Amino acid sequence: MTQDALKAAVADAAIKEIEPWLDRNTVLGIGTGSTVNLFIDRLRPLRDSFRGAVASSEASAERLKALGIDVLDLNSTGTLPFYIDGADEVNANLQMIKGGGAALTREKIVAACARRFICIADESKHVARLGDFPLPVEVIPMARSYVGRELVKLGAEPVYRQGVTTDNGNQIIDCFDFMIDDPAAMEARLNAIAGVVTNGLFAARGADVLLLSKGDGVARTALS
Ligand SMILES: O=C(CO)[C@H](O)[C@H](O)COP(=O)(O)O
Repeated sequence: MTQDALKAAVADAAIKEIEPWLDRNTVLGIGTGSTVNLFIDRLRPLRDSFRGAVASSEASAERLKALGIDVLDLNSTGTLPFYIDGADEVNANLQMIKGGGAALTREKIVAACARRFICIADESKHVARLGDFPLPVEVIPMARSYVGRELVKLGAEPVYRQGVTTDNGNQIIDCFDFMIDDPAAMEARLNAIAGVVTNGLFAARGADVLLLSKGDGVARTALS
């Protein structure tokens, strides 16, 4: 099975996961990336069964709107029943590295507002230990060099993601060769550096459900 076919299968599984819970008041939290794009596309036939969505990026917002799905301001919605998003890496505790698409800050905000984070991924994303994927850190532009020096002190090899400006007007540093033994502690440690907006570890609050697409089907793991 190709990776695209695995992504399509997990997008189908995510629709089955949420469809029974949709009603006219439901507002969905929607992530960013190629896997989520397939999920968004599958929402089209259901668009009259729910109220709308909050998007974690301008790109996802545009895709939702193009399908006729209302995109709402998070400040007007309160708690969301579901947040559906992909991951760059996910471990057995459903902790993740995210932000390959530079949307990590809004992803973390929308996820924080959701009762249930449903992570949709193909099996290539499942890892025993987080950190092979370079960990993204969103920084205020004037703090980039300072944050880079602090990241070196923590053992990372920081690389400025050139040419990328986040939806929040900030920049991304990717941390290569990073030993992440305690993801929740590292998430907090990185967020404490002045100038860091957030980092791509979703560890203190990981996913609640993982739908993992494999050659022989989609495996479901639920922590709650
Ligand atoms: O965190 C993300 C974007 O910031 C994505 O969820 C992550 O990069 C996975 O993307 P894809 O589904 O394209 O592999």
